[in-house]
Amino acid sequence: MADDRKTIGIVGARGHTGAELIRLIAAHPHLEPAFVSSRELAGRRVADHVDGYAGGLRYENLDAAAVAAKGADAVVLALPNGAAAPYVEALEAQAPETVIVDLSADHRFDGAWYYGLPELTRGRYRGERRISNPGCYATAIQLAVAPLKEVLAAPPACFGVSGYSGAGTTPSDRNDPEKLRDNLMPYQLVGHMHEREATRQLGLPVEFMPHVAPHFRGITLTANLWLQRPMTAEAIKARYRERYAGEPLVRVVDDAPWVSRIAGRHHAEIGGFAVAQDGKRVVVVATLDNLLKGAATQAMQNLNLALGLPETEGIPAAAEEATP
Ligand SMILES: NC(=O)C1=CN([C@@H]2O[C@H](COP(=O)(O)OP(=O)(O)OC[C@H]3O[C@@H](n4cnc5c(N)ncnc54)[C@H](OP(=O)(O)O)[C@@H]3O)[C@@H](O)[C@H]2O)C=CC1
Ligand SMILES: CC(=O)N[C@@H](CCC(=O)OP(=O)(O)O)C(=O)O
Repeated sequence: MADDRKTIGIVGARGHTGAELIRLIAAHPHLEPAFVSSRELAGRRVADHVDGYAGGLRYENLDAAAVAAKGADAVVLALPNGAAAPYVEALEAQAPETVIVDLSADHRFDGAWYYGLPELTRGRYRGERRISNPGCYATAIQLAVAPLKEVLAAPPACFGVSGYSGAGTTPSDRNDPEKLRDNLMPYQLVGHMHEREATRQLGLPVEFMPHVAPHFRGITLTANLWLQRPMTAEAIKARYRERYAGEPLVRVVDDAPWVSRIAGRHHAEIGGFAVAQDGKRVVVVATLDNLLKGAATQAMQNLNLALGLPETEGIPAAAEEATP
């Protein structure tokens, strides 16, 4: 094992996003797991629970003080919303230099934390060691809307459909395969957290209507955008290509992307660009894997940034996925 490796701890490692992070960290050339914490799986071998991981790591049940005592270079909090506070407090008190990446929504509205959607916010990064990872739909909304935000005439209306892994592992209607069978489940049609998050980050009001579908992973986000002045599809597409040129994890495509093709992939795709006859209404479609670009891959970009590593280090195939 090379000496220059940074150590990463994961709290909430049993969950869907925790498992993705374990895979990414284990395969990363300059990172290694410091610990993976789960109350339910404590003592069990990670290799028995995470496909693609063959190391000898075991889950541990660590409370906040025990997490801080581990002395990891970075800790990722992959916990449900509302659970981060004791871990942040213990790390602040015992190991303040530790980088913390919070996957939950607990710090997305906290100006003291860097909001890490790298393609849109990396220019604002000032060496913060407290990083809030964006929500999955909120990532898709912002990537889909940002290139046109200066020329919009009305709030973007965003129709989102998520695979049910987006609802985590705590049983609910939204991750119950029986209730989802042959179904599309609308929920929280106004005031969803990601509506507020995208509104705050884009600096314009966003309307968001989420739905959950029977597939396991992947989000389709269809954004209806009204323009101040008519534009052609080609001009709009050119704007997106320019905005995301050289971004290995955002690919601008011609056709509306399909969610079935994004599952398991680390990048987001944006396409469609259907323009109404008067040239003033355009529909843009974005897809991403909610567990990857919507969570773990984005967390890896943020970890790399905070630890002084190239932003896409350890993210498979990032180099081949750049927008031409
Ligand atoms: N799923 C997704 O697509 C996305 C999720 N997120 C966010 O990431 C976070 C993790 O999501 P996800 O992996 O889906 O969640 P899961 O429900 O799959 O996992 C949650 C994890 O937290 C642990 N846990 C639950 N409650 C507590 C608690 N009170 N104290 C300590 N540990 C606890 C669980 O393990 P154990 O009970 O064994 O300790 C489990 O490992 C959430 O905040 C979610 O909103 C963000 C973007 C996308
Ligand atoms: C299908 C489903 O239920 N999805 C989740 C989004 C998951 C996510 O990104 O949530 P956080 O903002 O809590 O991190 C939801 O709508 O709450």
